[in-house]
Amino acid sequence: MAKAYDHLYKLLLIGDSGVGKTCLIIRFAEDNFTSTYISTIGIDFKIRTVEIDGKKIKLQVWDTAGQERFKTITTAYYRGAVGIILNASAGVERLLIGNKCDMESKRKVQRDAAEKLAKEHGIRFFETSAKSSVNVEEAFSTLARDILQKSTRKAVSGLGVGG
Ligand SMILES: Nc1nc2c(ncn2[C@@H]2O[C@H](COP(=O)(O)OP(=O)(O)OP(=O)(O)O)[C@@H](O)[C@H]2O)c(=O)[nH]1
Repeated sequence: MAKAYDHLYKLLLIGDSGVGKTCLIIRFAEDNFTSTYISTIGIDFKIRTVEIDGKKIKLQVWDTAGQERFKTITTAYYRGAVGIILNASAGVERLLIGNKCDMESKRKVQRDAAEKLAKEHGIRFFETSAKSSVNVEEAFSTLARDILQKSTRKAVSGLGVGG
């Protein structure tokens, strides 16, 4: 039987409470959206396998609680992640998301400011909408591709044929 996947990547979404982390994961993993807000308690994850550059990548996407009172629980899960969304952590691929781009009139962060922040950290930036399904697929796939390419480069340089 063919192997179900070539790589398993653990991704983590972190950010303030209510920005839409759970909704982004549900849009990505189940192509669904609900406007009912149920605050995440502690941590949870969903799985989706995507195909990138001919490789089956199983993405285990962890959802953390944004509320301050869960901070000790959630930070314990950062260890072992290879892809992280938002915060800084050495050696992991990162990507910045500005969600709820369908609510332009209620914008809290100007696009320029977010782009500047991403540039300062040398990371990519996507404006998404979990509600309208804008850029969600792109954000997760791009992160997965970046991790795949980085790990491929590492494997090649480990053999002494690249750098
Ligand atoms: N208009 C709009 N609303 C959204 C979007 N994404 C999430 N929401 C709404 O924002 C609220 C919070 O979404 P959640 O995904 O639960 O937020 P969270 O970041 O997981 O919150 P915590 O679990 O407290 O950390 C919910 O009412 C969602 O329906 C979006 O892209 N557009």
